Amino acid sequence: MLSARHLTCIRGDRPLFEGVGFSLSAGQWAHVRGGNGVGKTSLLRILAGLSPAAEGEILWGGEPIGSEAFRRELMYLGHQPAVKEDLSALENLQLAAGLDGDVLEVADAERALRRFGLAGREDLPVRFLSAGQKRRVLLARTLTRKAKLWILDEPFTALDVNAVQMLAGIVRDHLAAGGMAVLTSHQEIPLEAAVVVDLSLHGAQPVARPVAQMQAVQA
Ligand SMILES: Nc1ncnc2c1ncn2[C@@H]1O[C@H](COP(=O)(O)OP(=O)(O)OP(=O)(O)O)[C@@H](O)[C@H]1O
Repeated sequence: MLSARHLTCIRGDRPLFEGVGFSLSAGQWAHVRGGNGVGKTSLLRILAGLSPAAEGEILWGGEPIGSEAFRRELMYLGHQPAVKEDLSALENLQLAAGLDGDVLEVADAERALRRFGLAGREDLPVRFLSAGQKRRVLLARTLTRKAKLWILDEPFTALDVNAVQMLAGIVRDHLAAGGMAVLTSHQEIPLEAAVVVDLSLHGAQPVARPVAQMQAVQA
């Protein structure tokens, strides 16, 4: 189970949100929502253990996140398509697996790429792929890395209507197999969420600054 309690986030000297909490059990996913700049990416990075919260705690199976066991069970994809442009789709998947200390068989990589509609594109350098196809290469990692918790930041960006349905189906299969997911999206996701975290309802109060600093800002 993933359990987030009383999370507060401050970026720079600016408070973003406070009092965010939710729990996910096997087979459930959370939709993190809110307008531009409310802190969705910041929250996902905190949940993935990539940046600290100002306050609050996150438990995975009752233990604080940060352990090697948590990292092995986590699949985090940021919203930038972090792929190597000079490598092929297949090589990108193998490289990502290698960085995790795993060996990815060619047949398994091809199967994942086929599932994401990239059959026939496996060996092209990624720089020749469209934005949506690059996103699909990135997303194919969800199938090649056997993680229980998926944290995906704007995974539907640049995907066409068919690919949105395809990804929703893959998330559905993951949940049916006992997985969990935390997703952000500005568009409707064709999957009913167990939990909705609307960050626009968690706006934090401004951080009190020393008077001298406030005068400097006003000047
Ligand atoms: N390291 C940082 N230092 C200062 N400010 C930051 C830092 N990281 C993020 N911010 C600010 O925090 C705010 C929230 O950023 P974040 O990327 O979490 O928003 P978001 O809800 O994901 O937005 P979007 O929908 O536009 O992707 C932004 O105003 C951003 O500039």
